Amino acid sequence: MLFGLANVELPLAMLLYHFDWEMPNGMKYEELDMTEGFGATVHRKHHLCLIPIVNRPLQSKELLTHPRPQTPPSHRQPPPHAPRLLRPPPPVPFPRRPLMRLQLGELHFLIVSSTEFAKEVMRTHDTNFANRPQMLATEELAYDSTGITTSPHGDYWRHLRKICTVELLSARRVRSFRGIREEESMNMCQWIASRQGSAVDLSERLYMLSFNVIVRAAVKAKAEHCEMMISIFMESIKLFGIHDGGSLSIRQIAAVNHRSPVQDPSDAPQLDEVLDSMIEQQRAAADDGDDAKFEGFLDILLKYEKDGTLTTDNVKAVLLDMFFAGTDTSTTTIEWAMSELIRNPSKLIKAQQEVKKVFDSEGSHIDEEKFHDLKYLKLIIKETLRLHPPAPLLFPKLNSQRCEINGYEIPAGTRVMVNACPEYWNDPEMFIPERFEERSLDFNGSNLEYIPFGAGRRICPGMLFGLANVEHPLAMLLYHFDWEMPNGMKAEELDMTEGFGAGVHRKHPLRLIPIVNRPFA
Ligand code: HEM
Repeated sequence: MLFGLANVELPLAMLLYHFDWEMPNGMKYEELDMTEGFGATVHRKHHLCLIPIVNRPLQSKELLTHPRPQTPPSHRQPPPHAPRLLRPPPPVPFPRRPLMRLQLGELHFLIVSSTEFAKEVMRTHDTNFANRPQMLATEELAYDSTGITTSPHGDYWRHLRKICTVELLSARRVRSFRGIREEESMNMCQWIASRQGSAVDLSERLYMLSFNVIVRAAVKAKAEHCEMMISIFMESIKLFGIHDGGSLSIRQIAAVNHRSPVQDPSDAPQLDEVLDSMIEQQRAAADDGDDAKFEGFLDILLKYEKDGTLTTDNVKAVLLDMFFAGTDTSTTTIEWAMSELIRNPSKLIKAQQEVKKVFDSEGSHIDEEKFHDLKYLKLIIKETLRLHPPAPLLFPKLNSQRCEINGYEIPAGTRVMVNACPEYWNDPEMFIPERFEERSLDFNGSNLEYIPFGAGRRICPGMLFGLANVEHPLAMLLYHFDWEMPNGMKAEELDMTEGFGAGVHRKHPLRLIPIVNRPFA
């Protein structure tokens, strides 16, 4: 009894002392499912998944990073699938945690937070770690994980990846979408200008912008499809944020999210139906020889369906990749860039002066040809992606075979997350675009200290498209408008709390008051 109570008291006290706890998916506390499971002892039926917020930081001896020195490795029997220490690494000063193992239920995770270990995962053992974990969410929503993002490493993935880099997202193709970017950014700015002087929900408009650009690059979609898909996607993206990995079914996940259209098929058309209808329309348009000059993602993918190397489901899975991987990432980058600029007025002014200098002489036309002159804007985007990488742990990787990293044994099937900000920078929490003047790090993953697009085989193939989708609207927002905080708030009062989900959004939408500075031509 005494031993049992002691074993309860200490961990419980620590959980209560060190953390605040929130429910996932914005659920209320009273909605927590309390069903009991069946077994020798009465467990909870479903795992208890909560969001921890560190309230009192942990001391170094409590970290899981390394084996505790006082316990000789030979006395400890690691569970059969746990990474086993073969050779103790040199001591690392607190608070750096280069390697951290987590066990959630039956699943093993490895969090890599140093360039040294990231190099092992994404260079030395790149092929081995180029797999993706198969999750129920991706199996059910992403056509048995047959998209580029979700498919296992192998010949099928290589085929998709080639289609992606050579055709869908090549530099030539990204340039061909320039008209779409210009039109959609202009629509957004005109909408904002029409609300001059009152607070606008910039986050929502940015999301719509990114989504419209990707949908128009993909298909000749009708407006009502866009709206319907936006709401379905926004719900689905939340589901992808749950790394349940195997214990919950998608219906259970959907049930958690009460507003999810996936929950009740009668509520809204399913994603699959919308995609089917898009494909049908595209086929019909192709038969009519409609808009033959424009070649979007779906035109290209349907060619592969016709030659038999992709099925219709494969086509839908790749389309979903474009929508999921392409919208949230660009939106959050612009959202955080604007937030940081608002909080740092001197940097906002500097950025505005630069865009005005470049485009005033162009008759106010924000022309992408001139973007190489926007040196400071590019630094702002780099710094935003450092401070707020949309995928801070990249996408989860999985090793096909057992391997050894710096003395640790990593069993096959471990889920590996690589921290996109592994090293400590000077003043890491500060927004200092100028830091990249001194250190010219590029986005292609060659330097593992800076990897907002990942690195190695699975590096983001949409980098060029993503950056173009960020640069253009950001330049327009800075050129045409001055910005004020609502309700007389001061810039430093802007809430910068991060939300919970697949990509790291702002927790609360960015609401700002636009004042037109340069009218539209
Ligand atoms: C600012 C914009 C973007 C950022 C920061 C970003 C970031 C990332 C990251 C971190 C990964 C995971 C890499 C890894 O696991 O090592 C990734 C993968 C991917 N991204 Fe992006 N991305 C962006 C835009 C886009 C766009 C616009 C598209 C396409 C329309 C796209 C398509 C993909 C795909 C298909 C993958 C999966 C690649 C694979 O598994 O082989 N991304 N992206």
